[in-house]
Amino acid sequence: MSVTHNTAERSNFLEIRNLKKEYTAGNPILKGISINITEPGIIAIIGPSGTGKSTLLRCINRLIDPTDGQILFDGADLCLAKGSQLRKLRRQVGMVFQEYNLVERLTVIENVLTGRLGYMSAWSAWRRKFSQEDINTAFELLDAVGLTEHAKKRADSLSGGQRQRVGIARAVMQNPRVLLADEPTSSLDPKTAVEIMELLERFSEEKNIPALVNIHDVKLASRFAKRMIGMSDGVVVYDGPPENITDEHLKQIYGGESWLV
Ligand SMILES: Nc1ncnc2c1ncn2[C@@H]1O[C@H](COP(=O)(O)OP(=O)(O)OP(=O)(O)O)[C@@H](O)[C@H]1O
Repeated sequence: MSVTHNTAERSNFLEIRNLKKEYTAGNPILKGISINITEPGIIAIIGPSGTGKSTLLRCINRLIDPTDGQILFDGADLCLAKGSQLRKLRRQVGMVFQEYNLVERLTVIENVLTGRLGYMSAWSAWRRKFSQEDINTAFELLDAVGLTEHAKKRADSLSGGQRQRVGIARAVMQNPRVLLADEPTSSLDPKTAVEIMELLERFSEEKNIPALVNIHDVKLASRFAKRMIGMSDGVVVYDGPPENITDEHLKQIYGGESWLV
């Protein structure tokens, strides 16, 4: 797909202001997150289990509704968007999941094409009537992730690493302005995990878009991220380049030190 996005047009294009989320009243999970994202490349979000990393990504694509705060996407508040405006904003946010979330009974190429559903009329989407341009783009993306020969296979016949490649191709098929990846490597072996991070890095650079990646492996995160956001207990405690993260920061993020080598 030849479309790249112009950073100059998008200064401050994703700004999260004082975001709060409570699943149950009086028990805040996100306690006022403020992050401003303008740059392309991988931004890794690290932090212990249960600190709210997935909750943050799910708020950004409105899979869940925040309790308070603002998520400004090109100046429009995603938290207030409804109906067709929400649909338009959402299709610009490509999501990659830990467990891939493919439609198992569909073929690989059909899964990639589902990335276009948000752009189609309800009637065309229902009939899965994709344009020739979309079909060509899907094959190009499949080639880019190294799965051309698997195009006609059912998604459930692929390995985990191959499925995640399909998940990434589907997200990029949306022509997103931001990629969100929720622990995209957690179910994969170390070598495949690196390959998946390489793909996310490549697409975020080629398309000139940011990729927010929740990730547990701090070493892997530091290798690929231009910026690291460390969360602890629902707040941001580190926001900066990976090379500036110290053991003190890591202790503050994860607590204790027995796990540090
Ligand atoms: N739908 C929900 N209803 C109620 N509580 C939830 C829901 N989803 C998440 N939580 C709670 O919110 C807290 C944060 O969960 P979240 O999944 O955002 O954390 P995380 O940092 O992504 O953790 P992990 O790294 O283990 O995935 C946890 O205590 C979790 O139990």
